[in-house]
Amino acid sequence: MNQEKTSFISGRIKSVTYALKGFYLLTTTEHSIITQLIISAAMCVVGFYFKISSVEWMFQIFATGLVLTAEGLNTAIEKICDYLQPSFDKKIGFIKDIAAGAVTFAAFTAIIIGAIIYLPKIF
Ligand SMILES: Nc1ncnc2c1ncn2[C@@H]1O[C@H](COP(=O)(O)OP(=O)(O)OP(=O)(O)O)[C@@H](O)[C@H]1O
Repeated sequence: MNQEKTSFISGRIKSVTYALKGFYLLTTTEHSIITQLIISAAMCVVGFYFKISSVEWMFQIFATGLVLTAEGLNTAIEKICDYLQPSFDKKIGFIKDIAAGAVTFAAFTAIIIGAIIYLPKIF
């Protein structure tokens, strides 16, 4: 029982370590993620400039997280596709396109949230 508990805890600690390693790899090697991080940082500057409210910060951070999450998963799908089928393949192209389409959903959501927050402050 005690050993089960220890392996449960050490298993969770290992998972968090792997997840942090993945976070480091994504944010240091993947250009799409680095680009999104730069945009997110720029949006933070804009947020401070316009002194947005706490609720607006929450929506902005949520939108940013949504886009980064979708982009990260899209990157993982691309890597799997490239590993399984490095040559041109119509089915792989379709899978990559729909994975990118999911990022577009997140991006549209973020753009609409950004428009709701900032358009009234600009015009
Ligand atoms: N092996 C393949 N077979 C068929 N079409 C492919 C293949 N690889 C890529 N494509 C097509 O090219 C598009 C871009 O794929 P790619 O993997 O270069 O993504 P990307 O968005 O440019 O990624 P990144 O900029 O993160 O490297 C895909 O959405 C798909 O339409």
